[in-house]
Formats: sequence, C-alpha cells, structure tokens
Amino acid sequence: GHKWTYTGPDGEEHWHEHYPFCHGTFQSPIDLNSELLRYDPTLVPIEVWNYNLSSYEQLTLGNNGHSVQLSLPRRMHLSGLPHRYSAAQLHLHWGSPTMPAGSEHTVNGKQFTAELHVVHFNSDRYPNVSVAADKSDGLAVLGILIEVGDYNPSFGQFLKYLDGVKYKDQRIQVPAFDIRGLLPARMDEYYRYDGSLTTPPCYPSVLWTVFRNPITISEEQFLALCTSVFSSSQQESAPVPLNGNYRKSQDSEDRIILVSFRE
Ligand SMILES: NS(=O)(=O)c1c(F)c(F)c(S(=O)(=O)CCO)c(N[C@H]2CCCc3ccccc32)c1F
Ligand SMILES: [Zn+2]
Repeated sequence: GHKWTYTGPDGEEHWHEHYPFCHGTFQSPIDLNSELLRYDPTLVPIEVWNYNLSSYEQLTLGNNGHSVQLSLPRRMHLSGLPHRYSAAQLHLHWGSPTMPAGSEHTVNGKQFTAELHVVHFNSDRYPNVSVAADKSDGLAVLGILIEVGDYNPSFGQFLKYLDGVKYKDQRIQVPAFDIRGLLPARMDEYYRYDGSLTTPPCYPSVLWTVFRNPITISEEQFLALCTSVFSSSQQESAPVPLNGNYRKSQDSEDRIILVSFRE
C-alpha cells in the first residue's frame, strides 16, 4: 500500500487520500472521557489462554518502519468476548525523549507515556488476521497504557533485542516469554468500545479493550524504546528515529464507551 507516516506530507491528515476508511466512522484512538462512560455489568473479566509461552519457543521481533512488533502464536487467545479471538502480534506506540507522552488512547485528556497493543483476530469466523482485518467483527485489540515507574522485567524480555531490529524491515528470532507479564494485574477493569485500526488502512474492525490500570516501565526502558529504532532502512543515508508513532484522538461522535467498573 501507499507510504504513510505520522508527520509531514504523508502524515495522518493525508492518510485518507489513499486509505478512505481513515476519514470514516468509528475511528480510533479516542479520549476515554468520563462524560461518555456507561457501566455495563455484563462485561466479564478478560481471560487469556496460553499466554505463558516457553523460552524454548521463538517469536519474530520486527521493525516495520511504523512500530516494533512481536509475532504471537495463534494458540494464544482470549475468552470473555463475543467470539474467540486468537493472537496475531503485539506492537507499541510511544513518544520521544523531548516529548515523552506517546499513548494513543487518552483518559480525560491525559496522554500516557506509551501504549502496548496486543492484536487478536476472530478465529471462530476467519482463518487469519489478514482476512479478519477488514471485517466488522474481525479484530479485538487489548490496549495497555504505559507509565514510567518501576522496571518491567517482562518488557525487558524483548527490549533487550531492539538493537537487532534498528532499521525498517529488519527482523530477528527471539526467545518467547510469558506475555501475561505485559498485562496489568487487574483484567476485570477496562474500557470497551467499537473502533478501528489506528494506522492505515484504518478499518473499522476493532473491538477495543483498554485496561483501566497502566503498567510501568523504567525511564531507562523508555529511553531504550525511543532511541534504539529507526523508521528508515539501513541503506538510507539519513537515519530517521522512529518515535512519536501515535495517531491523535479521533472524534468520538458521541459513541458510548462501556466500562466494566463503577467509578
Ligand atoms: N494500532 S493497531 O490498530 O492495533 C495496528 C497498528 F498500529 C499497526 F501498526 C499494525 S501493522 O504493524 O500491521 C502496520 C499497519 O497495519 C496493525 N496491524 C494489524 C491490523 C492490520 C492488518 C494486520 C495484518 C497482520 C498482522 C497485523 C495486522 C495494527 F492493528
Ligand atoms: Zn497499535
């Protein structure tokens, strides 16, 4: 597909010129504003299955120029949603050393340091994530807000390999680990709304679950994330740091945001 970036002539204001859904309805991310929240007692705790991967297994860590992503085996899946959703990949959105805030979802206008997305697809109905990606019930993404605080050993399990994927289109195999360690302790408190991919092609195909409680990574881990990778390829003469890879808040079009918790 057509080149897109987060700033400049191919930045988010221009995405719709080649990706029409980016100008459409149900776009993500949105501000999770208290005025729009509705408590829904039917929202059960999210359950994750087979997230505790063995270190004998290897995962593909890659730099696609837009983010760093980790492939996930499809036996990892979620229950507690309308369908079974199997894992496809996880990736991150972050800010920069000078402007550290880089989450996509915001809470009452507060932008967090970064955000982790674990992308799953509806494996009851579709064979893989690419077929599911443009279907209205195709994807379920877990959003985990990230703050700077205590060191996060689970994050360390793949941040330590970032030097192997410094440039666009580089990928390496890394030992798997317990992906549950990247999620917050409480999986019963979350925001839920119908939204979209936050990158082109912006398909309105995502059932979003953003956990109420952020996880923490250390200042050093944050700096490693926003200084180790480039959106340019190794061949290019001028290396372009990969950071600020977050889409701005979209109009919530008076969408209802369900919450599994009472204020
Ligand atoms: N924020 S987000 O909306 O969760 C989100 C991203 F931010 C993001 F960069 C990606 S990407 O890395 O694939 C680059 C552009 O699609 C995805 N890809 C998903 C959905 C699109 C189709 C597909 C096919 C195979 C594997 C993953 C995916 C994405 F879903
Ligand atoms: Zn994402």
